Formats: sequence, C-alpha cells, structure tokens
Amino acid sequence: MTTLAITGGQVLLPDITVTRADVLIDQDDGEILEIGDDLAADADETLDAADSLVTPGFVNGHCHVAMTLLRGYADDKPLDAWLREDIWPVEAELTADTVRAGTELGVLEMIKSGTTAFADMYFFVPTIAEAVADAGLRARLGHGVISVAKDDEAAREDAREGLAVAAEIDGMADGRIASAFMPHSLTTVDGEYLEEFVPQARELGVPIHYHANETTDEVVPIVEEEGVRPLAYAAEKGMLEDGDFVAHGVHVDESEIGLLAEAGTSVIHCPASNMKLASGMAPVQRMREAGVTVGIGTDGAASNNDLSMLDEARDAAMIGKLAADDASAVPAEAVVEMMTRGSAEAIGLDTGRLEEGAPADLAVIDLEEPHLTPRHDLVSHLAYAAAAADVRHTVCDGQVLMRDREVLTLEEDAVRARASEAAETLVTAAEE
Ligand SMILES: CSC[C@H]1O[C@@H](n2cnc3c(O)ncnc32)[C@H](O)[C@@H]1O
Ligand SMILES: [Zn+2]
Repeated sequence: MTTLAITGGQVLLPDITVTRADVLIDQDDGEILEIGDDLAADADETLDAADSLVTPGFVNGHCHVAMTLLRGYADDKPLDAWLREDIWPVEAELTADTVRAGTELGVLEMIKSGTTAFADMYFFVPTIAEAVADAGLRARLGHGVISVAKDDEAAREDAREGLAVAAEIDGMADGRIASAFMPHSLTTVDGEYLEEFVPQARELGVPIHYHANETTDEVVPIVEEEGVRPLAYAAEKGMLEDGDFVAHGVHVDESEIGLLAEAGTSVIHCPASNMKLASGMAPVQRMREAGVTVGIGTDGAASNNDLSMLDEARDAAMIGKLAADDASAVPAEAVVEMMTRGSAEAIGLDTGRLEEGAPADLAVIDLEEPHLTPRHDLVSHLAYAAAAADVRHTVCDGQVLMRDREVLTLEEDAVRARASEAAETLVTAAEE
C-alpha cells in the first residue's frame, strides 16, 4: 500500500466543523484511511498543510467545461438572445480538437481552484471524457441533446447519440467517470423525443440531467401549451426521479418545490450565471427548507466568466439572502455544504466529505493571506473570503493533481497556448 499524509492542517469535517488533524490516504485505493493526530510518520509521501484548511474537493454540479473557449466572447445579453445570436452559431463550428483544448483549459482551472469533481453537458463527450481521465478528475458527463431547429431524423440521431455516449463512457477511468442522459431543456427538446428516449435512458440505468425553469421564457410556453408547470410536465415525461438533477431551478413555485422534494430530484444552483444573464434569483433557502438537495454549479465560463467554486459559493450566499429578503438565509455552513456534499449527492458521485473510508478528494487552502486574517471562523472564510489563488494543493482519488500551486497532470503553458489557438480557430470558422 502506498500512503500519502496531509499534515499540520485544519480539517473541515462532514458536520461542517473544523478540527486540527492530519489526513492519511491509501493512494492505491484512493481512500481516506484515517483523520487524526500525528499520522505523518508511516506515510510514504506528505503534503504540508500548516497554516492551511483541508477541505473536501469542491464539486461543480453543472458546467459546460469546453465553453472556456468562449469566455468573454459574448457578454451582457439575456439567455435566449445570447444562445441564439452568439453561442449556438459558434458552437456549430466545434470539432473534437477544439473541444479537447477547451476541456483541458477548463479542467486546469478547476484543479487550480480546488474542484475535484463536476457534472458536464456538452458536445464531443468521449473527447471530454479522455481529457478528464488524463487530468485525474472525477465527472458525470453527458451529450447535450437538442431537437429544435432539426428535422425528425436529425433530432432522433442526436438523442441516440446521447444514449450511446452515456453507455460508452460510464465507468471509464477506473470509475472516475460516470454518465447521464442530458436533454438540453424542456423547451429545446420536443415532448415526443422525451417520451421515446427517457425510458431508454432508464433501461441504461443512468440519471437524467437538464436545464429547468432557468428563465420565465422557459416557464410560460410550457404553462400555455401543456397547462401545467414545467416540473409537473417533466414528471409526466418521466424526468423527475430519484437521482435526476436539474440545473438552475430559478422560477420554481411551491408546487414544483414539493415535486422535487417528493421525487428526490436535486437542483444545481448557478448563481453567477443567473445574475449575469439576469435570469432571476432561485429560492435556495425555500428549497432547502422543503428538503430538496441543492448543489452549486458554475455553468459554462461564457456566462460566469470563471469556473471557481469559491466565487460561486460567495455568490450563492449573497444572492440567497437577497432572494429570501433575509440576511440569515443561506448561511456560510449551508453554502459550504452545498459546494461539497450537496453537489456530490445531487450529481450522484461518491465524494464531497472528509471521513474514514471516503474517496480521497480534497483541496488545501493557504490561510496565510491578508484577506484570510484573522481566523475567527474558517467556514466563514471558505464561503465569503477565500479565492481560487489561495488553493495550494489538490488531490483526487488519492493522487496529487496540484502540489504547491503546480499542476502535475497538465502542462499549464501548453494548455493555455492550445486553448488560445483553438478559440481563434473556432471564432474564425464561425465568421466565415
Ligand atoms: C447541448 S450542450 C449544452 C448547451 O447548453 C448551452 N448553455 C450554456 N449555458 C446555458 C444556460 O445557462 N442555459 C441553457 N443553455 C446553456 C451551451 O452553450 C450548449 O449549447
Ligand atoms: Zn448550463
């Protein structure tokens, strides 16, 4: 057995308290062996965590990772115009090569900001899976299915690809990669295709993930045409079951919150994207009170514009209070729970907690910074004050992915150069 000890740090436990302890990891199994005092002596390797907080790796519950290529390409528009006028035309020019370059840039940013697991909906998913496997992260990935603006055969082909990709990649990278069936949203995939393909995803045994109730533009047509709220419509189509998870959930009413809680379908809150696209304020406090599992996600880098879960945590706390008109709503403990275990449970990956027997996925945050001084409350610092640049080390599945701010699984300069070139190629192709 090869062992790694994280020594001298303050450790964030599953009950969201902090204690002084070392963490001993079995690197062969990728599991935490013990959390306690003086565990360095028997370890083969150590990572210094003095003056640092050892936290579960952050779990980004909803992303489009290769959209790093479109960071800053189109800003300051609402969702529908942004997608139709800017994003979808350029995404039509994506290739496996450009998606690989964008994914590498995205996972590099994730590792540098302490994220060890994420859920992602995009195109060229086997290529994304390979890049995630090589970088050493954990992910649940799916091909985003869209039927609008396609003829019947093209729409079916897209849905068939969604199922085939889910079957192909599930369990890759020694189980670090899982899959899901991912219809883009309830308004961009026609009901007939949902009825045909969702049961096939159930047979495959994978969860369903989709954008839901993100803007009022997505709610009104369903209410008008179907006579029910969007999540009641989703339930009719078999898309609201235990293990399923929806992104955004901004415009959900009490009846839909009840449906989510009853079904065991989770919500991934994307506060930065919701603010930037002016989509609205999700009722996070209300959903949590009703027993809905809520995780946190960045959405893509084109609507955020970064992939830092620490930024997202602060945004979630701030907008959660505003939405509830209550400064005690969505407190620091809730945010820290949502960005770790909450997201992990929502996307169905076994991670997000530091305890014996749990997967060894963690980040070490350097506390020796002016903005993290004094240290009254480290949970508060994680929710409100820590930033991506404070992450010293990142470990996933027992493997050190970043040591002393140096990423070991990717060559940073080369990744940035390839991504810049791919972004240029993509945008040029879209302009021709
Ligand atoms: C079909 S793959 C995923 C698809 O989703 C687009 N997208 C990015 N951000 C959002 C968002 O906030 N709401 C809805 N759709 C979004 C992305 O550009 C891809 O086309
Ligand atoms: Zn999204």
